[in-house]
Amino acid sequence: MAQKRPFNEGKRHFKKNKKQKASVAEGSNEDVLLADVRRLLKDTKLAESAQQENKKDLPEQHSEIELSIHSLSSTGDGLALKDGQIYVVPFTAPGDTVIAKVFKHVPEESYTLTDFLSVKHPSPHRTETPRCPYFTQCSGCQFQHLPYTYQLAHKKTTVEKAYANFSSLPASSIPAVGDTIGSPLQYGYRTKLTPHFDGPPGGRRDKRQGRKVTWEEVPAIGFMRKGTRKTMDIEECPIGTESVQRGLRRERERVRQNIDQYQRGATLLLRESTERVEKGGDGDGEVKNGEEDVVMEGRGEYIHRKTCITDNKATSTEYVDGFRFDNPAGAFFQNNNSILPLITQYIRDKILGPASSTIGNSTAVSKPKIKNMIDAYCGSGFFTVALSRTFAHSIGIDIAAQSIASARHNADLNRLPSNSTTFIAADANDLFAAIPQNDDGKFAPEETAVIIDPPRKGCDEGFIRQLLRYGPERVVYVSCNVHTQARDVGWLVGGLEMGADDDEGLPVRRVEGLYEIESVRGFDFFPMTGHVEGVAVLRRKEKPDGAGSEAVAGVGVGKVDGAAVKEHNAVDGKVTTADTQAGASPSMEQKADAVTAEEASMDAAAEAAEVAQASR
Ligand SMILES: C[S@@+](CC[C@H](N)C(=O)[O-])C[C@H]1O[C@@H](n2cnc3c(N)ncnc32)[C@H](O)[C@@H]1O
Repeated sequence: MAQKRPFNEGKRHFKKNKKQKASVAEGSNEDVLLADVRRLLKDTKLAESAQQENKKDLPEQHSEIELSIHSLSSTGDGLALKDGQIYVVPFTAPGDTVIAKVFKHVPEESYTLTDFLSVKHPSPHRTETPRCPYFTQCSGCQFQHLPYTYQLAHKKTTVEKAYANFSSLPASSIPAVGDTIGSPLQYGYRTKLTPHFDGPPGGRRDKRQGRKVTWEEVPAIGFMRKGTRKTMDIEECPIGTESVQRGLRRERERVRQNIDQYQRGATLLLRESTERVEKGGDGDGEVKNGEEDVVMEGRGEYIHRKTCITDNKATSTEYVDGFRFDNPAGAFFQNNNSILPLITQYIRDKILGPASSTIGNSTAVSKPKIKNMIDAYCGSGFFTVALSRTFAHSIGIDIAAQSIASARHNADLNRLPSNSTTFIAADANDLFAAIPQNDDGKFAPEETAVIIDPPRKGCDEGFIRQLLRYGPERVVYVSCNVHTQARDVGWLVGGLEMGADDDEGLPVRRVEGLYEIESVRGFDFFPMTGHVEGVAVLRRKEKPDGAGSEAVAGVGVGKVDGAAVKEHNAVDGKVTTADTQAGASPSMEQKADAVTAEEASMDAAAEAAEVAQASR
């Protein structure tokens, strides 16, 4: 029987005032920090005492203060309590006494942001020697001073707090959060880095006046210095893979040699690409002349020859579970290859495994086997392809036409069985209109699992409402932002109120939830950083006899309404791609064509940037 989480107030962590509504994005670092600050104020009863404190007594900006770190926030920052105020100090550990410099007071919320200066008395948790010489200056990593088991345990509490603070669900609806699944590689795992350099001071003015931009010196090439908007020079980044690190050295040198050719600052792409060759076959063996940057890794019967690609439009190749994935190097692909086989296996087990546990008052009964998978926000088809052997039929959808082109190519490359896989370039909101109707039993909701892997901002309400109408047997929600994930899962479980201004123009009404959470846990896609990937597995609740959820009653799954659907076909092992035009309604593909993979993955890029370069 699933254990219940020990704490949960069953309501959102706070009501935002008007100003915050406008400025703090849901699930953003600031939103998450505020939730932690408020919880700590409440738990320590500081909120009341803070009101009695004279805020004029707050230390002056830029002054240095001594602080004892109480706990870690879900943003990865240490939180200290002093004189009715909470101080946020990066690069610390609970139990540390540190010296910090006051950066910014937020008096209305009783917290202060600071810069970390030094450790006066170290915490017993501070046992690790950071491998990166820039740790505590660069904004990329937060946890290199902490043992890995401690990082994983902290990320488990991050998931717990996300569901407590952001899901609006009662504790009884949330099972005990599972242990975080660790990354096989804790350093040397990132297959993509995007260092940058800024333009020369006055460069924009020179450009406006039609003058050639002049560089007095080679600029700093690297990532944001913590607490600033300035780029710091970074010569090595130990969370990058070996080939990416070699690429960094090479690109730094190339920019140094050619700086006069740049008219402004630029972002550099470093993306690992793998060529797989058979051991003992052609291409095996020594690194040849001119190939000094090739990194060779033995993988069973193969050698993986890894290089670093720097052209956004070139094709990068990765292998996961024996499947090959080709992608434009600048487009989104998961950045930690080492953990991907663990998540695909986990999802496979969860979807196909017995649904036998009891949650709340409802007991799961045995279900028909899941045969179909819908991969919402599929990108270049990672989950669709990697899980293809598990399902008879799959549909992947993504708003970026370029990603869908890659997804189809990847289905071809991996010779997926004929007609097993369909990819649609469209907004995920249009997905449900394109699900083949039930004539031949294909995509019956009780035989279908939906995988959701949206950008950081999560799903929108329209998507959730349609998902609730369709009512697939299983939903697996994968997210790089557990806070927006918790909000969306809260809607799927507890229902949501739809406004009068939604796409159907109907009055405000309640849409009931349909699911219970079977399991939720973190996967550590980003060791050494405060980020965690959340994986929530939901199953459809048993309906009481004769009862139908208000939201579901009378609403069927839309027929294929003319969406331009391209099916992947494989004939006699020879793979072709054919258009199957199913009618004549507004072309979702046309709409999606307007969105490039680069644009659509801006959130993904932003999140990568947040991981690698986050700054205040
Ligand atoms: C986190 S990535 C996941 C990609 C894929 N699941 C993978 O593992 O590689 C999020 C994807 O959502 C897509 N996306 C963003 N907004 C979308 C929308 N409204 N409808 C469909 N896809 C969207 C982006 O293009 C991006 O590929």
